[in-house]
Amino acid sequence: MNSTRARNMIAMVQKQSGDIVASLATILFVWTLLKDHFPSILNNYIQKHFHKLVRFVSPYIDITFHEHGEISSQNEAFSAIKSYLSTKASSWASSFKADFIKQSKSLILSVDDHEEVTDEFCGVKVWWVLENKQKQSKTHENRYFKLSFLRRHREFIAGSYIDHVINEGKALALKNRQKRMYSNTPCIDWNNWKIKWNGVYFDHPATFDTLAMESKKKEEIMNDLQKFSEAKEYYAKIGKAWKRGYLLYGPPGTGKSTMIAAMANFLNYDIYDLELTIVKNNRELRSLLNTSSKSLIVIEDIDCSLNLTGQRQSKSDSESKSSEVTLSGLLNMIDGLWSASGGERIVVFTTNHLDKLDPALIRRGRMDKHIEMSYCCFEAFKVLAKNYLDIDSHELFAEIDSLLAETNMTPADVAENIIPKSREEEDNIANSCLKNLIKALKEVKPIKGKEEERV
Ligand SMILES: Nc1ncnc2c1ncn2[C@@H]1O[C@H](COP(=O)(O)OP(=O)(O)OP(=O)(O)O)[C@@H](O)[C@H]1O
Ligand SMILES: [Mg+2]
Repeated sequence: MNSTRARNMIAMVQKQSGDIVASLATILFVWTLLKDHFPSILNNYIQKHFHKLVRFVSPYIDITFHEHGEISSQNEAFSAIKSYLSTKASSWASSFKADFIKQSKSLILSVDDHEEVTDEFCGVKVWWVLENKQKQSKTHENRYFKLSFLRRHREFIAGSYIDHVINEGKALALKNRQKRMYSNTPCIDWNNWKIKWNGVYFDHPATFDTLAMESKKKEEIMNDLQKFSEAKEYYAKIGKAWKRGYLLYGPPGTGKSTMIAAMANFLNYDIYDLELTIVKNNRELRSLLNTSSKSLIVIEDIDCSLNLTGQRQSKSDSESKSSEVTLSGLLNMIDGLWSASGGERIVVFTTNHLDKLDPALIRRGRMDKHIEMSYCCFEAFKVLAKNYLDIDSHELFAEIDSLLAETNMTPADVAENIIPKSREEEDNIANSCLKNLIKALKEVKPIKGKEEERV
């Protein structure tokens, strides 16, 4: 034991004012200074018995939480404690490790090794320290958190305090985690081709604020998502798996993919982008069930992905495709996804052709909410004008309003027309971009029945 540890121990023991304990600690300190002058056998003998004595009279209890253990929940507890202490470390410790989490745009401080952190919960004081014992092989670190508290608080700590730390820590870790976007990719495993999820950090800027859509519709979707994410107990009560299916349909460029990114950012979920055409068969599809909890599983352009016409699929059709995934295989996969684990899952399909999809695929219960993504209306245009030109109003808005009412232009085309293309005078940018849009809108064929309204 080095002299720093001995001093720590004295400091710790003096927290309880017992005279005997303080004296023992002083003896330990003196012992640390003198121990080199004793033969090693005597040295070990004295140390062993001294520790026993200290444990016996100490008013404190220690609990350790190891980073690596046989049970996976042990590791989870370690991570949760680490997150929890990162909030406490800022006020107490003097040495930190820093991580920059891009998405939360903040610096996360965690306790450094051997740094003591004091915490107080319901008036009870506890002390945490992160220890790091090297194993004999010296290749593995053996890190653990040691929690010390007064013996008389034992029940309170084991009951309420540890629960509080783990729950708070998990919630914090979730808030600060970096979302990922996974796609299924073929890879070689033991000389066999396999398909696996491959993830990268997800950093799409789309949010519901920047999504061009009528505000009423947008709010309805946000409420639906919010209600779903908070309904764990409700789903358990009614005996349903905690899942929800969304079908986004509409012409190209109306914001279906943008909406998916906004949903992931809103809920802080990972995205699993399932490319069905490279999945060989139903067995391979089932192997992709292992998505994490809190995830959005997305199948884009489902009508183009496969010939998903179920029993109606002719043999020659299936032979001409490289993928043998069938409609029933896909339905089983989706239904299996629900029962595979307890976490919440959202499945999103997108399509440009609602009428081409088999009703079984999109029936309520599988796809609970059908959302039409449509051409740009004036309200949606105002969101784009704010995003791209940072304006809330303009004298040309009235003309744009009436032109949008009689034409079908997608938000993607509107955005393309109002995006500043040259470095003109600041004041003129909005004006010239809006004029570009008016010109483009006039060139688009009016919607049937609205022709005569246009001069
Ligand atoms: N509703 C919208 N709100 C904001 N931006 C949009 C919207 N719709 C389209 N855009 C803009 O247009 C681009 C294309 O949109 P997006 O990829 O989301 O369309 P999509 O409906 O998924 O099209 P596709 O059917 O071809 O996949 C986006 O990068 C975005 O900049
Ligand atoms: Mg898309």
